[in-house]
Amino acid sequence: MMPAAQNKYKAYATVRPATRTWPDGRIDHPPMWCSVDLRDGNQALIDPMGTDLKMRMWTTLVDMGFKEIEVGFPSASQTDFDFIRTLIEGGHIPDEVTIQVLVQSREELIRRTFEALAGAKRCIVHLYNSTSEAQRRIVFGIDRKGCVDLALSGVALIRDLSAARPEGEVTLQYSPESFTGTEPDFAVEIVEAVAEAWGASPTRRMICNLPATVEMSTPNLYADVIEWFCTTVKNRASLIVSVHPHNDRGTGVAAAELAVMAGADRVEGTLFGNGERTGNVDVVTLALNLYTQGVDPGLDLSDIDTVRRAAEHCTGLPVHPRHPYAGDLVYTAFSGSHQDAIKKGFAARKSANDPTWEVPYLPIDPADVGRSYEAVIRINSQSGKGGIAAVLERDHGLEIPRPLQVEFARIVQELADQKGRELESSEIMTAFADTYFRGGTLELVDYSTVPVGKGVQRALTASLLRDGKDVVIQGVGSGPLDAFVHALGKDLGIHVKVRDYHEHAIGGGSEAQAACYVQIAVGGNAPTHGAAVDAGITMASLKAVISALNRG
Ligand SMILES: CC(=O)SCCNC(=O)CCNC(=O)[C@H](O)C(C)(C)COP(=O)(O)OP(=O)(O)OC[C@H]1O[C@@H](n2cnc3c(N)ncnc32)[C@H](O)[C@@H]1OP(=O)(O)O
Ligand SMILES: CC(C)C(=O)C(=O)O
Ligand SMILES: [Mg+2]
Repeated sequence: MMPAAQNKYKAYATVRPATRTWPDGRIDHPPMWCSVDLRDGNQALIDPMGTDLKMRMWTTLVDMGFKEIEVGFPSASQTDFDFIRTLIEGGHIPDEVTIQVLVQSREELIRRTFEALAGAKRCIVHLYNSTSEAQRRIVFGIDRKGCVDLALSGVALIRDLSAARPEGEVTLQYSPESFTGTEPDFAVEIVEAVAEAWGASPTRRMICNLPATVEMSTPNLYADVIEWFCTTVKNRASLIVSVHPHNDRGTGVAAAELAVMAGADRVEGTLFGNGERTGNVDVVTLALNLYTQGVDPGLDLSDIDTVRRAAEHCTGLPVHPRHPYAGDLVYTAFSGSHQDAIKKGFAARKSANDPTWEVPYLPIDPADVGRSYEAVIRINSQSGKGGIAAVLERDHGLEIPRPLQVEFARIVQELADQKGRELESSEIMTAFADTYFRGGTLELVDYSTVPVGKGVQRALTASLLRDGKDVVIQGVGSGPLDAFVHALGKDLGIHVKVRDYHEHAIGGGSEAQAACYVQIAVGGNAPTHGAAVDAGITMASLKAVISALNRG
């Protein structure tokens, strides 16, 4: 038994904005994005990235279109320091990208940080100190004033070092770390003090980052406190309000979205949510959530697998198969009704002249992120006729008619149950061929037809093998198939009724083939299906009848 919750944990303290407007908000433009993969993501890794991996991550982030990238904590690690030097000295920072570095409010660390930044045209120095009641008491042993003084000592030094930089001023970012455990009025007090000490103004905005260092509440309460902060803090216009959600409760994405609705201008996060403990908020999900609402996210995810491979390589951590937008299984339907609806959705798209995406069960067109339709439908014992037919059509060009779909689905389900696993497309095709392209007692060797008189009647002569012996049959009918059926009845005593007939071409040009599907009844027997593929349509139709008879 777990200890009684009420004796051990207390509910999150809430603050209610005077007017709560965020629930009516819509996000109609992307926030400013800042990647913290190379800092928060990196500091949480079992094996932090070395220079090569950092460079791969950097290139990936730049290629995706991030304009602000936190590149490390240069005063804490020589690797971070050296990497930042490489970026600056190697000319790897595009003009439109600003690097950001993290530092504590400690003199020697701030001085070292500025050494790392020498030569950088534009940069953001990110100063933090923890402001929560618990950390003030437990970790720092200081009161509110001591906490403000700690922040201000850092700001004063950054201001002086920044003014002395020949390359130009830096942007200050200040984080009241553990904001979610900080009394909201104190967060406002310390941010106002920092902004004033820095000289923030509407033309020299300071980034005020409000981290859910630990995610401690439902996202609506985070949104409440963000809205309250934004409407309470003095000189809001002098601040870029940024959020930095972590994912301890599994609601980091929702928290970020509601925070933006509540007034945040900027979001810090990582690719696929790598980061401390349960991770930082996942910027890939945030960006594609926007995209699927018709909002250009400002980040390029047109080749999500390349981004994913880079992230997996750099972090050494796999992306979960069910991860939104990127997981191996997220564009796959195994279950019958989903497959059926997806197949119909794709078919409707083909015939409609409207680019709007409307395929059931697929919130995004896989092609938009560089994923293919190929993997969308996979077959196991939960699959139905629609999905099975879709696989036969997609991979083998067979457009099997509905009554045949119904019958074949039962065969595939039995096979999947018997194997106890997913079936490969080739196994489905083999099962189809074994069942419906059936050899046996009868084999069609050849046929010829000639017109009869001046009408539409045709006379057909067919050579067959019956139990290995040559037989020739002849008949007349309204077309070759009808003539063949008459010949079977007249010469072999096999009285066939064609109940259903479908044909289509597979491919085009000189390579084109014909597929034919029939359902026949012989005497009072239950109807059977047969199918055949051949270079010519008449041969395919006669062979399909023979297949059905052989199944008989
Ligand atoms: C929420 C976040 O992600 S914050 C970022 C955290 N990232 C990291 O810590 C990764 C890199 N950090 C490091 O390599 C090391 O912690 C260093 C180099 C920064 C500091 O190293 P050290 O001083 O040797 O060790 P340590 O981290 O244990 O020091 C903690 C001291 O800094 C103080 N401190 C912690 N944060 C801050 C801060 N933001 N501003 C000022 N002082 C701080 C602590 O109160 C403690 O003080 P004490 O020594 O008087 O008890
Ligand atoms: C340094 C800060 C912004 C941080 O990473 C956090 O609070 O989670
Ligand atoms: Mg963090």
